[in-house]
Amino acid sequence: MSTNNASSTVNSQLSSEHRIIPVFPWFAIDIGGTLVKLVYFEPLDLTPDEILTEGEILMNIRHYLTSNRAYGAEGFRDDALELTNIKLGGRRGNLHFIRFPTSQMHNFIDLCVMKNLHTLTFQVFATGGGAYKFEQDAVEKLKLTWCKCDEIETLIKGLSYLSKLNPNECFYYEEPENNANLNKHSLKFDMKKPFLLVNIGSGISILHVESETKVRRISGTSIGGATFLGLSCLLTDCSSYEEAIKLASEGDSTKVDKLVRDIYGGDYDRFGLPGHIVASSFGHMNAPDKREQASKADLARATLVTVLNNIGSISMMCARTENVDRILFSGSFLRINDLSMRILAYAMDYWSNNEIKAIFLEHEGYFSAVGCLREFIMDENDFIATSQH
Ligand SMILES: Nc1ncnc2c1ncn2[C@@H]1O[C@H](COP(=O)(O)OP(=O)(O)O)[C@@H](O)[C@H]1O
Ligand SMILES: CC(C)(COP(=O)(O)O)[C@@H](O)C(=O)NCCC(=O)O
Repeated sequence: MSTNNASSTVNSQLSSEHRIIPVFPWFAIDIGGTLVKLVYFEPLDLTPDEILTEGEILMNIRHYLTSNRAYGAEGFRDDALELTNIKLGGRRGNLHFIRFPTSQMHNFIDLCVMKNLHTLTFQVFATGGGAYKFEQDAVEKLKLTWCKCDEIETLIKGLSYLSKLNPNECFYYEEPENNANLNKHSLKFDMKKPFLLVNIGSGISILHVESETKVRRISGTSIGGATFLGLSCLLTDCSSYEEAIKLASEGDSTKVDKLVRDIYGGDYDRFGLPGHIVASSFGHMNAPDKREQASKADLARATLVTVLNNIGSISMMCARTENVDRILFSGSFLRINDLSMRILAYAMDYWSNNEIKAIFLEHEGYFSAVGCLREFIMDENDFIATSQH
């Protein structure tokens, strides 16, 4: 570990001998439209000298972050995602994954001041739209060096890093429609072959990835994770993402949506549309008796299916246009959301005749934050002898 040079130069663009490994603490923060994702590297190999000079503030922060799983009412550490005993920037440690609502960002900055972080000199690596929006507040109050990175570039970097580091990072469902069987299989992901990356955050970005450095944003849609949550709150009076997902998992969308068979009495054979698919999302809801029969759970499920149908068909269209056979789905919308992953996987299998595969990721919404940390802290030997649970 070397200097505290307050440089916002992107380290990965420098040759290894010119790279500056920043002083601890190592944080990266992805400030999105809905959630802040924070990754924190907890060093396990501090030398006696480093321990002596670490100081009380840093030690307290390390202890506060790693010994709690909840921070106030709205901050959480996803301990199941923790990567233990990994190598980063030539150091050995644990990588922690923490999230809280973006609406709490100003309070978070005030909390950092309360914990005396503003008396330390260090760099924070920031990405996401909030890296721009909150820069002034963070820099003025915390007196730190705020190093910004683009969220799409860091997303790909994080994906590249974690898919190499963690053998279970990428997975697919063999038989997604069979809920009775987990059918979840890990796969070794080859980033050298082109693929589509669909990031389902507040909104959706669709990227064509040829390599870590060759990425195009080919499409997007505003009907994303925040649409699901916002409409669910409106229609069901639920007040959290967890509640919305639970309701959706208990509901029946066919009470709300008009299916092909509701219109044709069966399949529409001439153009290969089976009777069970949705002809019109929320299409039953103009009828008072149908509205009466639809429960909150049915409405939440129909909202989820509407958003997923839209994501599925845009993704499929993009995959066909770009001639790729793998679609990776990332973003916190897929957090605790096995239901959506199965629906997407089934739709991809069905509409592509099993030619296009949907692939999912264990660290869902954390890739940009991880990529941002990697942008500044990296070492050629980081992949040697790592382990995690
Ligand atoms: N605890 C949560 N609170 C709010 N939304 C959540 C939560 N967990 C998952 N989500 C879902 O994830 C989406 C945000 O995904 P994310 O990838 O973090 O996007 P962003 O970077 O825009 O914040 C939300 O719109 C919602 O659908
Ligand atoms: C603007 C965004 C890149 C921000 O990312 P997010 O915080 O949603 O992850 C994303 O919301 C998006 O791509 N929206 C869709 C815009 C469109 O193509 O219509």
